[in-house]
Amino acid sequence: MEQNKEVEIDGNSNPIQISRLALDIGGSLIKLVFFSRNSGDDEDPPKDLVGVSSGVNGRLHFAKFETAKINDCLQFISANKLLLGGGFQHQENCTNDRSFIKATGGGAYKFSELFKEKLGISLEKEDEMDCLVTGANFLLKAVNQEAFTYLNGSKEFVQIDHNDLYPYLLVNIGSGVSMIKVDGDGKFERVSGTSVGGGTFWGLGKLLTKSQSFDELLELSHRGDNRAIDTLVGDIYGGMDYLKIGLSSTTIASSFGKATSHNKELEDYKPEDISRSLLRMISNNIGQISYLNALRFGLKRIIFGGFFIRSHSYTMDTIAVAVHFWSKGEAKAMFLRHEGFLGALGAFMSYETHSLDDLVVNQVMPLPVNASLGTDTNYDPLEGDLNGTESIQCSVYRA
Ligand SMILES: Nc1ncnc2c1ncn2[C@@H]1O[C@H](COP(=O)(O)OP(=O)(O)O)[C@@H](O)[C@H]1O
Ligand SMILES: CC(C)(COP(=O)(O)O)[C@@H](O)C(=O)NCCC(=O)O
Repeated sequence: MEQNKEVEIDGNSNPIQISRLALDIGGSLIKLVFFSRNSGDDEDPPKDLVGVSSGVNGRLHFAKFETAKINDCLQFISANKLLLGGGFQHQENCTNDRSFIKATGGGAYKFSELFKEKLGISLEKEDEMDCLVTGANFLLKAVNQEAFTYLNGSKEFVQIDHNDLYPYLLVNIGSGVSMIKVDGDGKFERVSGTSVGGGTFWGLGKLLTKSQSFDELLELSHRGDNRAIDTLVGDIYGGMDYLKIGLSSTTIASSFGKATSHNKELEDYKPEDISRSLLRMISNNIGQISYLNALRFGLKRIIFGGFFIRSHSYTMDTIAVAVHFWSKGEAKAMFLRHEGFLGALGAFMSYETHSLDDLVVNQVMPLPVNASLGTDTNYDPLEGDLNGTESIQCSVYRA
């Protein structure tokens, strides 16, 4: 993947001090999170942080690779010496830390031998649902300007009150979709799921449009018009609304309904229209199932993660509108800037309970309004698609 080249940490050729690496190896993508220590001395922790003595400043980096191109990922780890460590961990722990890395997702099982063979490293497996929840809670509590709502084309960051975070429904849209009721740190239940998710959009979209990459398929959807292929209420009701049951003439009555037409073949439809229709169908369906699960448990807040979303306006809009429509405005859809990295962050955080339990890594410094995302100083949190290789400034404190 082009953007995942060697990482430049502080703009010069100083050797990188990587202190931790964690992976989420999913059905479609491998996500990496690693911490690099800034050059310079350790610093004193903020006064309001009790129980810690010193801290290190650094950056949390994010990168992703297609799982099908796992060799590129192995090469990236190797070329950037991500397994060497030597950052903030205690010397006596170094050997242990270097002999395994935390990994979650199905690929942590599937590719275990490959990592051993190619990098000489064991993957210490962490439960995927556990990691998703830990990652989401971490982002919601520690990272400023992380969660936002999206309605009528505009993003609005949500200030999270730590005392009023739970319960919420976490919907992770990866290859498939998991819906998890979160009641606290480590307190959760996977209440539902659907196999119609990101893999479905990418898979069906690839077959139907011949797109060669996910980005190409997504780009097509920008230019498409789903009305060319979806049957609308108006198509069935002679241009009229069906207001008695709350349906306007422009509501989709049947996704891909027009494709049943006898005298049209696949080639008669524009790939961009197909992509848009597919994206709308899948996003709408996920929004609706999510709302129904929120309703089951009386949850008002639904937080969507997973790389399917890709901060794509049409996807977020469709999901948000579905939640808004079905809940009659009662429930709210929220999205996360680091949407695709929940599992990897959870695996990253899981080092605490094992060999690094004298470190507190939950204090990502609040970012200023024009957030510092290391490798891209022009990054606008309101506009950007956090696509990998970005980083956030953070501090890690020793207890
Ligand atoms: N560059 C990409 N290549 C493939 N799929 C992508 C890409 N970017 C986003 N996606 C979407 O994200 C989904 C994977 O999301 P992710 O959260 O990484 O799940 P998983 O853990 O199953 O890999 C894909 O199925 C696809 O819909
Ligand atoms: C099996 C999975 C947890 C794997 O996670 P993924 O790699 O898709 O992120 C996920 O694909 C899923 O929840 N699928 C839906 C299965 C179902 O509930 O029907």
